[in-house]
Amino acid sequence: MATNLKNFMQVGRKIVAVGRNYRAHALELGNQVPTKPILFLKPTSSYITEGEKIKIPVGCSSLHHEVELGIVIGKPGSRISEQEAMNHVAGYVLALDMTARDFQDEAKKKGQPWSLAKGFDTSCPVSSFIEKKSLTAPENTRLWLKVNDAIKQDGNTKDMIFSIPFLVSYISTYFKLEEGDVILTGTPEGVGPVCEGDVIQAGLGDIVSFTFQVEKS
Ligand SMILES: CC(=O)CC(=O)C(=O)O
Ligand SMILES: [Mg+2]
Repeated sequence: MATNLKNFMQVGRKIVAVGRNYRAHALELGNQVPTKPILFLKPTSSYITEGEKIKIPVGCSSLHHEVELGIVIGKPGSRISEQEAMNHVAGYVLALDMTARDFQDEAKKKGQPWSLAKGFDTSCPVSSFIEKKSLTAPENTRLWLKVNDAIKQDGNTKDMIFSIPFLVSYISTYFKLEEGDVILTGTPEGVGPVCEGDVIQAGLGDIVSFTFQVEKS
């Protein structure tokens, strides 16, 4: 498998994100629980790492946090079977799928794509690369997020509707998965707004945590 994916952001070609993969989150925003994965893409220019700041996009009045487990692909493939899927996973990353919720609501009403709502610069803060062997139970791991020290999201990846092998298999049926690609697996309930000056902390079990500050563009 693969070269050193510590630098997945440099080799990465795409970020495939899954929407509404947690029942409670789908319901909290008044959406239906999906029967097949909802997919969208975020550009790799949306990545930031600790030390950089999340910038509220111009004109956005409701920027939401979404904490998510990311899967880092290590071996390319198309039409990967569920049985083979984990052999294509090199590791994981803790990520935020920052979302301009007002932009998204407007796009949903007009039947337009979510690119602006989900893909603006700084919309994908990530942790360092987590080796596959360091996360022994990726489908039973706590995901939490605090804003200014107050807990806002406290979920567990066991509540994902679609499993990691199913997502890798399903996505690779339509998009060739390449080394360094990242799949964001959706957010648990508790999403909400952040403002200029807020400090977001998030963590994945006791494996990794990070802190990002929010500022104006
Ligand atoms: C409603 C959403 O923004 C979907 C999404 O990104 C999710 O994680 O769920
Ligand atoms: Mg999301």
